[in-house]
Amino acid sequence: MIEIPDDMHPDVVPLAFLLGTWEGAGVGDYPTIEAFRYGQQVTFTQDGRPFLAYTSRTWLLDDDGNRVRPLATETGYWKSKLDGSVEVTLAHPTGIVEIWLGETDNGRVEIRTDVVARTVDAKEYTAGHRLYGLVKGELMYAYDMAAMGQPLQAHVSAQLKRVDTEIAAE
Ligand code: HEM
Repeated sequence: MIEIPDDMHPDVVPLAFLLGTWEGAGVGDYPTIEAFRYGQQVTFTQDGRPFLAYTSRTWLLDDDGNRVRPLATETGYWKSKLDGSVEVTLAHPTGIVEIWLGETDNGRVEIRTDVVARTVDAKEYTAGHRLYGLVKGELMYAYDMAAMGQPLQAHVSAQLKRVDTEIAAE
């Protein structure tokens, strides 16, 4: 188990299991695209204020697991309350910003989009659902989206290992 930092704001203690840097690989698909494999690095940090700062970077992987080129990246803030309610704000370079609402309990987070806003050039994306869970020390997640006229369904999922236990903000 990760140690809870002394200066951690009590509101976000329910999310403390996310702190650190995580790396691993996942798979993606959607009815409108070709299936793919990707590598990912995710970082959650805290600085004593009532939120975790979050970044995710991904890369297309070839059949040997080598990075081919960058794929999706996103950044934002994760907040919780002691009752387990969760609010997440995310920004994507593809012109999409989101507010997510949900719950956390015992190493698990489930969130759904409350608000999605898009720039004129953004692809048609209307809703998302994310499930994160700590399973045997690894962070697994599944992301479903409604986009390109398709109903909510799987887009990406991955399994990440903690690679860094340095959890203070830089
Ligand atoms: C691990 C994170 C993700 C990875 C690795 C990933 C990767 C990809 C790839 C490779 C494609 C197909 C080629 C392309 O258009 O670039 C794609 C399409 C797409 N992705 Fe993602 N994606 C991720 C997360 C997201 C998120 C968070 C959103 C929405 C906020 C999103 C929305 C879309 C949309 C709308 C398409 C277009 C489908 C189409 O053109 O038919 N993706 N994604």
